[in-house]
Amino acid sequence: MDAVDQLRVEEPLAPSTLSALEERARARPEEFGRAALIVCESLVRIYQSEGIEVQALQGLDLLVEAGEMVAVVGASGSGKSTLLSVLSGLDVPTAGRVRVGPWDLMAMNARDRVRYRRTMVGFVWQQTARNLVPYLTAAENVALPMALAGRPRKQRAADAAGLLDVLGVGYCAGRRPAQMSGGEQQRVAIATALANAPQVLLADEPTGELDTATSADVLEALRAVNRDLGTTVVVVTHDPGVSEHVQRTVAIRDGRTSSEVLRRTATRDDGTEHVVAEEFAVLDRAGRVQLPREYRETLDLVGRVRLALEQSHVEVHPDRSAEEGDR
Ligand SMILES: Nc1ncnc2c1ncn2[C@@H]1O[C@H](COP(=O)(O)OP(=O)(O)OP(=O)(O)O)[C@@H](O)[C@H]1O
Repeated sequence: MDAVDQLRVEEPLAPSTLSALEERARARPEEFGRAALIVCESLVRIYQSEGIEVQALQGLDLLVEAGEMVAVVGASGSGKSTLLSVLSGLDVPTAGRVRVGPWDLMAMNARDRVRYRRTMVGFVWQQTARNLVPYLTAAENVALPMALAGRPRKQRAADAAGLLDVLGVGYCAGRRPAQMSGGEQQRVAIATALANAPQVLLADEPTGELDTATSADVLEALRAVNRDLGTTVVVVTHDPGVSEHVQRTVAIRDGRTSSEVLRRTATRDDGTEHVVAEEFAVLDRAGRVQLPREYRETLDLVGRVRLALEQSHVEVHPDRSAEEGDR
């Protein structure tokens, strides 16, 4: 009898332990982000271009709750647009899991994809020309997706007028895109994206072609949509100033979520309120965290670091063992 068999004979599992183990084996592990509206888990998107492989998303995790407004920021090439293309149903990731509401975006066929894009999500792109049909008026642009969804003509006109009013551009109803300013066009584009009352509004650099003041107006319009209509909004931008307009800003670095800024209202001792913005690093599903480059450079953290578990925090120390060995 070898050691393992001896152990089995001498220490049989108590029935209670056995049933607990069986129960644990039967229970499915809790699904990541079960309660979230948008779930991206370990998303990978690899592009092949002229024989070269580009990893646009490298294991990105992101959860967005229903009713949230989230800004996604990051340097050029960090993977923001790729993420939005995936969420809009235009692109399929190479690996990982992505769910929006009841829709599993990895498993949709072409028909599902059309239905998903028509009913679940609305989009606003940076180029105003991509958002609106140039020879239709603002009201006709907003009514167009309603017609595609089969809404009766009379109702379309009333609903389009209502949406333009919500976005503060009711006065543009009879104008074509060329007769409106960039900011007005983007507000009409938001109204058009909301035509079929999607649960999620996706906006890719919606202020990219606008000046600072107009950009702020358009971001405020998105915030109003989120607050008043309850639409979940994900807005991608490389303008870090966007975090002043949203409660949650997620930064993407090298195809992964790296940090988040959360804004909340706090009350001072004298009772007055002020906004506090706190930056957090993001711990991914595998427990990885990206240390900001400034921290790494200041302490010369390269290759290996020492971790120390303290009662309330974890310390990261440079590895000085090589230098100590020299002494
Ligand atoms: N269709 C494609 N074919 C090949 N490579 C691509 C394709 N689309 C994106 N990439 C590459 O994937 C990476 C991420 O691109 P993406 O457009 O998602 O970044 P981004 O953060 O939106 O950048 P920007 O702010 O400049 O729009 C980049 O290196 C880009 O060159």
